[in-house]
Amino acid sequence: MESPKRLTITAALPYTNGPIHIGHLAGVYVPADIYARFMRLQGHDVAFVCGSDEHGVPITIKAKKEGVTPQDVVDKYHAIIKKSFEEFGVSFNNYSRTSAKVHHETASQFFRNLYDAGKFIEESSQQFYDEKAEQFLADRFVVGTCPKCGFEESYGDQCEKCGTSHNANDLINPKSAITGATPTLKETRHWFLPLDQYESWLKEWILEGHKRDWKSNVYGQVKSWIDDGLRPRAVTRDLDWGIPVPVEGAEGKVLYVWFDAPIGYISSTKEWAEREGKDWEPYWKDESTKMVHFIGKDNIVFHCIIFPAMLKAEGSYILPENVPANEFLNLEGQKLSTSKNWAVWLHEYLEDFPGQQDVLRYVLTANAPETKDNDFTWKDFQARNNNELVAIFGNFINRVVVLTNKYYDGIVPKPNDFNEVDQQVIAELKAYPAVIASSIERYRFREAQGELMNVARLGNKYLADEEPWKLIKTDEERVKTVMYVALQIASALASMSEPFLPFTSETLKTMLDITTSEGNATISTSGTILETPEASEWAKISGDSSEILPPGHRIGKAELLFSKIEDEQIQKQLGKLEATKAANKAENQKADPQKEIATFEDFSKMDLRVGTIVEADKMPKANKLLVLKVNTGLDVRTIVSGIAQHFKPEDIVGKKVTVLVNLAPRKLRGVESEGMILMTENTEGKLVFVNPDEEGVKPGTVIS
Ligand SMILES: Nc1ncnc2c1ncn2[C@@H]1O[C@H](COP(=O)(O)OP(=O)(O)OP(=O)(O)O)[C@@H](O)[C@H]1O
Ligand SMILES: [Zn+2]
Repeated sequence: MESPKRLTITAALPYTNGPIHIGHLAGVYVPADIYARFMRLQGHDVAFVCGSDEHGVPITIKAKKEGVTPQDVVDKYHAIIKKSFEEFGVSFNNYSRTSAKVHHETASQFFRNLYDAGKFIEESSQQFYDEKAEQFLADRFVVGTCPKCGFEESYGDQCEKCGTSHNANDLINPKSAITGATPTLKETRHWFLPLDQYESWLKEWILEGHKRDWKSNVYGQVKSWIDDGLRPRAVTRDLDWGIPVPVEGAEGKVLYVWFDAPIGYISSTKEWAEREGKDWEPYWKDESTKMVHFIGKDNIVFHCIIFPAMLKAEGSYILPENVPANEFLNLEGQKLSTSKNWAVWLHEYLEDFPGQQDVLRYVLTANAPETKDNDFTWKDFQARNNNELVAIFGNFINRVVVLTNKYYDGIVPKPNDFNEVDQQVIAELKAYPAVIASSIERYRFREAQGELMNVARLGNKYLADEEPWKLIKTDEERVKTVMYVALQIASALASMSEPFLPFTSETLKTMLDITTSEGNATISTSGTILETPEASEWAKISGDSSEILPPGHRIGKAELLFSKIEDEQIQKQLGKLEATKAANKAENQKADPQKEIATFEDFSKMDLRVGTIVEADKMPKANKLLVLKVNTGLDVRTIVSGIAQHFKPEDIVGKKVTVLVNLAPRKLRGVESEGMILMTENTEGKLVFVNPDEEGVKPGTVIS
């Protein structure tokens, strides 16, 4: 085993303008949590830190819209987000927030250190200003066309379409996001971090130093940034929401949100260390500490270029050893979006799938966007639960526990000699901890979880081949050996599933009555070299005997680990998404422009009447047409209507409708149509009748 290390593991600070959805979980928090849990199990000293990112323009925009204060907005979402993380078992050592005092002090001091050391350029420049709102327009307060890809709704600081980060002044056709006005330019003074001065150092550190061990999506993005040439970046803003710039004469200015947010990792570590009575500094300043940032792809530039340049400029900090950023998760083929409500929200998931956190964690890891964007679909969610978690993992455990209780009253039997099959299975089992560990250490979490499932497959196959339920009638001694081996596989699963499926692991440990070794690992509080902890559970699996459950140990009763997800549950989720689509469409539907003016005479030429459909048939060989017989009060006449794809004939007989009776007759497919039935469309594009549905309205009544 690798000797114990100190690790600082950070996960992107979620922005408090909405709750957490599956994209956040898949992109950042589940992989970070697997990594942190795994490292703790290996006996390493882990600081896994995060917190809410509560400054920046979008929060002030949201507050304005809702008529509340920015603090109200962040208080609300901080609480929701924090709860979601707890509910899904994301095992942060500390979850802080950037409005915390410790963070304001830390970020302020960090800026001041760079300022005092002359690391900033101070410059007056012309910046966008909204005359109506009497406010400078920073970042998302400006929208316009991206100079790189032409996307028309790019923000002032970053284009969501192509990911380019730019200055607001680069936008083509800029508009104020507050009033919609075209901004004017006004002079203002700001501090810039001269990224250009860090270019050659970044080249050496990342382009030369991490060509092999950083993910290619991360490396590629960084390379393209550096190849494009780096420019000084303003790190202050004219805003009133944020951390005041700690320099005389900087009243009314705050730190740029992307300057303060990553410092949030440091403040969160401080908060944790203080609570635990530890020294925070080794986690950020000791060269032997391994620092890893977990983020999604839109955060790469901030974690691989800007934040490292800040740390380098300060001088006393270590740099990340890796930044294993993920690509993006989509939902049913469309980009996840907080503003469009196109998401599976964690708090809503738990209402519909209570106690099934691990299922979501499992599916998001199995489908993680590790190398390219990936899609979450509810059908895949159901299939992975039913065919993998229930049918393989759950089934194996259930058999082992039920049979052990049935044959031996829950007591692990003493095995007899192992035959070739047993030896082979034990050898395979012993190899898994190293295989899974190697995948996790290379940030390949899908692969790692796949191997975990292979352990369950190994167990399932072993039982299916050995058939102890048949053998028990003929060879009781052999069954003892088989059940003993199966029990070792089950207990290996209990330990090795912990990083991936923490809730399942706990239930399984209780079922098998395994006490965890967590807590007796020797973790250093001094920040110096750690002592070797007692052999971790993982090491035991690959140890000489591979015995975790000794003969004579009593296990508990069987409990279901996973349950089948039914079609109706999936239909319900798909229905929710359909409703979201319809609501978005309704919101976006722009009314057609008004037609040319019609005189009263023009209008009174049209003879509109109430009619009743008395017969309806499909037009032979036509997809869209129905042949209707309509009682117009004047007569019963034939009208051909293009509504066959929206209505079944039998459903519309008896319906009251609005008929234009004096429309010039016209032949359609050889059938003469005498009039027209008025229709409109609902938000989903379905045709609906314009019907005079009041009681007592009779066919023939004139509509005017
Ligand atoms: N669909 C996604 N797939 C993978 N990672 C994502 C996804 N959406 C957000 N992330 C990552 O989650 C982390 C936290 O996201 P953040 O709170 O900044 O929200 P965001 O990127 O503005 O997302 P949204 O616009 O959906 O609110 C970031 O590192 C981001 O890259
Ligand atoms: Zn763009």
